[in-house]
Amino acid sequence: MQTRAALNELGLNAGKKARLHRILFDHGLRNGTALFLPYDQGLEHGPRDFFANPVASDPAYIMKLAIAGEFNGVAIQIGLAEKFFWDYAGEIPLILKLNGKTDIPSDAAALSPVHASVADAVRLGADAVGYTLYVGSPAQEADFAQYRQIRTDAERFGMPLVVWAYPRGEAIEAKGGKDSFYAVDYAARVASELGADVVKVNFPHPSKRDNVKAPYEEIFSPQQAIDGVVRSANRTLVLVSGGERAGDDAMYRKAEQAMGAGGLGCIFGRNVWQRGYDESLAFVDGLKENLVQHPSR
Ligand SMILES: O=C(CO)COP(=O)(O)O
Repeated sequence: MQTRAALNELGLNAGKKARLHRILFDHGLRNGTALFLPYDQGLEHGPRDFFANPVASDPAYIMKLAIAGEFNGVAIQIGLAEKFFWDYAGEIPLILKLNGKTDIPSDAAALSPVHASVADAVRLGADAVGYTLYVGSPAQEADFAQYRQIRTDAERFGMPLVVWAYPRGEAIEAKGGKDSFYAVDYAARVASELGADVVKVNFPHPSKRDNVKAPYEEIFSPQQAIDGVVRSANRTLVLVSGGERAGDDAMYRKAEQAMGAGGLGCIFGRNVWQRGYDESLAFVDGLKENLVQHPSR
């Protein structure tokens, strides 16, 4: 997103545009590129994600890190938003996650129950809401049904809707796996078809295409894969997530390729805060150097 005027081309109502403008042009990189800090892993994976850097279990530490690193926003669940966001309101935008689950039960029929509302997001001063949609899960029908209420409310309240589009379930595993190009590309398209304003995807692995027939076998480079995903998302803006800790260069390449495809930016969590404070900030500086916009978006 190069300019404020580009927001007019996304088919959004005035409130959504105003809030997205605040996120993209008044905070963080301030140039229409987004770098978000997600911090819902304590719910999704449990405290083990904080073992590498125990101070990261403190939400106040994460809020300070997000502000010092000049992120465009933090994505957190309602419990933390209620108790920690006000101290930093105005300094960093809030994306309130409206659903979530633990990883204690198996993912066979993944569904992320809704536990907060768009009205909660308005009450808390959020600038966007987040919803995790498990594309391909046997529970997909119930997921679509609860998602529908969120989408309707987000439209009514002028609240940008960010969909964490995660392929899941046996059928996905049989078709190349949750990180395959087939699965990630399909998930991005589903989010777009269902009215997401922004979709967050895991970076697709073009090589994980076993069991998938043409035309997928033509996709062989990471750049081709992410290009395809951004194309499938069309007017839904694309964010690429970080995943488990990996080498910094690998993360920088992800960011660069996402931007090369015309993506909106990145949402990197563990790779940022699973290390000491100064090292996190140095990593973020390097990341921003790779968040260079594609000329067409
Ligand atoms: O969006 C995310 C979690 O909600 C991505 O987090 P990670 O970068 O830690 O994978």
